[in-house]
Amino acid sequence: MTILDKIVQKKKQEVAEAKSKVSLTELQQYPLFGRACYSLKDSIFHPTRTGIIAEFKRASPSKGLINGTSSVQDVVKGYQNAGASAISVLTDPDFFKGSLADLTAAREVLDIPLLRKEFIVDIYQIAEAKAYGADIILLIAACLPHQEVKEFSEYAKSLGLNVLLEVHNEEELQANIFDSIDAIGVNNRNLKDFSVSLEHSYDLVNKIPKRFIKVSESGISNPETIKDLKERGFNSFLIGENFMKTDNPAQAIKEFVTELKV
Ligand SMILES: O=C(O)c1ccccc1NCC(=O)[C@H](O)[C@H](O)COP(=O)(O)O
Repeated sequence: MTILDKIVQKKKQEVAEAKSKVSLTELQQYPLFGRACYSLKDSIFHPTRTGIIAEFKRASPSKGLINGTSSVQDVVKGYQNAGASAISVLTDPDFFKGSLADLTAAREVLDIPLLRKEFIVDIYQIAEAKAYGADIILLIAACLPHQEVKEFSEYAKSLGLNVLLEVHNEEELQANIFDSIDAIGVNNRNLKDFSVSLEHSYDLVNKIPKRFIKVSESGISNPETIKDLKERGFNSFLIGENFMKTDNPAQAIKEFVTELKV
């Protein structure tokens, strides 16, 4: 069994437990459920922003503990102030030490789009994302049959959420091109063996139809890489560990963005 299989299995149990405590109808009564979402596209292409989706990531299956001390609100405020176009917050408790409470804490201090970074296997989690303050959900092609990518993305759009589809190869990309998707992310990390290579982004960028926001995800650690990815056609860059592994992620992104502008 791969780590991804284990995560998906655990996720299904977690969703069943959550549903037994709070119904979908009850989630729809949460105060944040009815709010209007920020547009990912507007923020990615905003002239004063960088296209970076900066991630709050305490731990990961590939690296173990990355940062056990930084406060979610301090970090995401720093990311926003440095020019991030959107913020990603991991909500998985078991493998990434995240939570829905982190998501809402981030929402409270942000006025840019917020991604619930999660392994979505059930539409319940999409309603949860909205109810806890997200503007964007992630659908991972490796975790879902394409009919569910279509159904889940259409449900998310009906709630006003932005949808980021994550792919790792051409097969996943071609099987999942739907109008209800806003952005396509190429994950440079192989979620089965954790190897990271930017070649995945290079290979797929020209195969993504023009109407989608193009995001390169994982393993980005210097501004030169962003300049190169931009020249190749990417609009956005998901970065977590490079900032979170430092003592001061907010300062780390500030210095990164200063170098990016040179
Ligand atoms: O990061 C992992 O080890 C990981 C393992 C299994 C599934 C997903 C995983 N990460 C999720 C991500 O996609 C990254 O957090 C995100 O793209 C940022 O990557 P990085 O900048 O390399 O932290």
